[in-house]
Amino acid sequence: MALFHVARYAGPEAAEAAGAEAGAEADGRARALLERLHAGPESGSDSSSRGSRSPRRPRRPRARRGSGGGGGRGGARAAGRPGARRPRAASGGKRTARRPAQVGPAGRGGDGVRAGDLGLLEADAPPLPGFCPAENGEEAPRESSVDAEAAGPPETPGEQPPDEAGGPPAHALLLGGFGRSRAPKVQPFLPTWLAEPSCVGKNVTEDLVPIEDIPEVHPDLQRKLRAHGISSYFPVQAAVIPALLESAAQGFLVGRGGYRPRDLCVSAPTGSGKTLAFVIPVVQALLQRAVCQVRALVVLPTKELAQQVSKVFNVYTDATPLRVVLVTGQKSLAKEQESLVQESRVDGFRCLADIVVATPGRLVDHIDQTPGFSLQHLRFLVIDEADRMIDSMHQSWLPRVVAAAFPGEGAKDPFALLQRRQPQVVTAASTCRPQMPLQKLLFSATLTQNPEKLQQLGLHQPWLFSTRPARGGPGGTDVDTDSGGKYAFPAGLSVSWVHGSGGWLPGARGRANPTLSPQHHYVPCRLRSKPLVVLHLILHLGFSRILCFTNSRENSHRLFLLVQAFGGVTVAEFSSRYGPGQRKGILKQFEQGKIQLLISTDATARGIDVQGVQLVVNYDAPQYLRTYVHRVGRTARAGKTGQAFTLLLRVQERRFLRMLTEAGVPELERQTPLASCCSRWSRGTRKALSQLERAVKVRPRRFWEHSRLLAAGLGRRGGRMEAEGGLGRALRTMGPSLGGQAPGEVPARCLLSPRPARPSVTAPWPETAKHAVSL
Ligand SMILES: Nc1ncnc2c1ncn2[C@@H]1O[C@H](COP(=O)(O)OP(=O)(O)OP(=O)(O)O)[C@@H](O)[C@H]1O
Repeated sequence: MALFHVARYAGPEAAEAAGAEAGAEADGRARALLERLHAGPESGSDSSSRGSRSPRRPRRPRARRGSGGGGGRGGARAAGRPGARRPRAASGGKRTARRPAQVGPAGRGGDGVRAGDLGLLEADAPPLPGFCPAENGEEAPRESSVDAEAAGPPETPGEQPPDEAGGPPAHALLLGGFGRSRAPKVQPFLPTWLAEPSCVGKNVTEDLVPIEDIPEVHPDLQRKLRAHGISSYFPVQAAVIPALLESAAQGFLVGRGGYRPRDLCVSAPTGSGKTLAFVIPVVQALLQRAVCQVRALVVLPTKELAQQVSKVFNVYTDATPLRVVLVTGQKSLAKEQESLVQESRVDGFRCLADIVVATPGRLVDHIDQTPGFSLQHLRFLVIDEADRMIDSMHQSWLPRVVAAAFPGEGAKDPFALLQRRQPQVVTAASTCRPQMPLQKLLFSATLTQNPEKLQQLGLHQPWLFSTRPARGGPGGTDVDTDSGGKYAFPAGLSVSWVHGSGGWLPGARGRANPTLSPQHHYVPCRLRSKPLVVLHLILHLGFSRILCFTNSRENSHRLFLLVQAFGGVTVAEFSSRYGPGQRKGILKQFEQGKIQLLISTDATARGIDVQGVQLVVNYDAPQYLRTYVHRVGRTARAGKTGQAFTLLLRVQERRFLRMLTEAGVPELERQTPLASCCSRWSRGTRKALSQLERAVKVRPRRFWEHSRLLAAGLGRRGGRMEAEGGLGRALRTMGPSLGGQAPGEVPARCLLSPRPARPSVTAPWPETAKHAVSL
């Protein structure tokens, strides 16, 4: 029987004893309450009221809110009444002052009770959402302390009871027990693989691993690396290459026992060599292949990036039987089809590509429309700039790729034995059939940590390599004692600047000029002085290769026109306004140093690797942190140094800096160019603007065509870029015979479109001129 006895009750004796104790306690409480009621309201504000009121207080959230944000005004009102002075000195709110009279029970509505209520509400109010904790660790929002100061000291300090003069009142804890404790920080609940990544060093100048130290890499590839000036692996390469080679060491097929390699995610700073981290192992793994099939597919967001990666593959597949094909839409579909498959009378279609580098749109086109294009032998799916690619998942390119890689059950194929089926439950039957695994490899400098987003990729036992130390584990424990922020920046973006001198007011930390400034910079400026700051950076500080980002192609174009008209700077523009061929040419010229200033949209913000960019200017502040990380990552690549300047309007300053601070970005150094320096360029700028104005007014059509040619370096002068007074001379060379719009009327879209606007959309010139000028 004892086995089934549940001791819910302690027994009759214990129950009696407990009952007697409870009864005595209840009697005591009732007596205390009666005494307090008899004593009258004067005693209501002290600690004797504790027991009876505390449970009611939490039902008044509005009063608490009011106390945080109401500031001193409410306190000042409360001070008008007797007994309400103490709270007024701390802070208070209008609602707070009124509330006790409304809510308090009859018999407790005296002044003393109200004063107690107010004291609690004000002293213990938590910070409002969105306010940062004060520096001394207290959570009181700055605004409320300012308001409290504004409220000033009590009008008649002498009337304040001595026990209420300093610190929060003792009875503050009575009403609901909301102490001054800091609200616990919510930790993201991450799966183990995200919370505990394999750590990778982020300093590409210090944590180098000599090539000989990774003997798994094929000797031919080692030779090629050396031939291209690479004698050591960067940290991310030293970590990822052996891991990938190990997973590919067992050949293409899943062996008996269900071997299937883990998918890899790599998060490392910009310019840390992620491309080679996948190129080397993929090439080495495919060297063993016997039949040409698409075995590696690399998907990237832009054509330029795809081109860049295919170039790297070409270098390392040179003198091997492997073939790399680029499908981005730069050529016609038919041409690309010819390079992917060849029709054969004997066996239908013959594959011509081992490695396909593609943009998602064109890849789906080939899956749909290219006969014989098969992904059934795909071994590696590399997703570069993975966070961006996840964002473009609405195009459903990934499900299409996966569907093409795993044939349906009904597919009839003579080689079906060697093909894979959709991953399923591991059984003896499923593992006895040899299969080819599909391994996904994700790379980005800003890889998302959002498990929901990553889940869309259907990763298999993912393994994360990251430059950031482990953070919140599945249990919510924070093991990150030195979190370097949300994303890591290249080390070269935080070393001293050695170019230029003077022309700047002391920075926020009293530095005289940016030569001493170690980190990212921002320049507070007005809209119309932005071009002057850019010119100042170019002309005064002597940078020779500058990448300047705007938020739209219209802004890029306007700035380009102005700098071009100003003269003295070789400038070009990069945006979707130009065709792929022109864009390629522009990037090439920029890399060769023929263009000093490249004004670009975010088309070049990700992945583009141009050697020797010394300075990145955010002419328009980026809206998102990720955009900032990628833009500034165009400089300080591969261990080099670089600088980043962000031009901020007054209205943008607070939000932008807060966004960066919250993400743990190194503090931005404030730089203010001296007015005298900027004014030096303002005369030239005004002249350029009036020149621009005349040009647009007189010859809008030809003006446009010519400016486009100049930008692409394909002008009539044999591709030479216009420099000194470029626009003026360019306009003079156009000749008087060229037609144009009637003076006084200029298309409104003239400055915003690559082609002359239709005559129907017109606006009077002065308006358009203003538009052009408001850079
Ligand atoms: N081990 C190495 N030694 C020297 N240079 C290297 C090494 N690995 C890569 N590089 C060079 O570093 C530069 C940046 O490499 P890569 O473009 O792969 O960076 P990334 O990490 O992909 O950057 P992003 O995140 O901006 O795309 C390239 O010019 C590349 O040639």
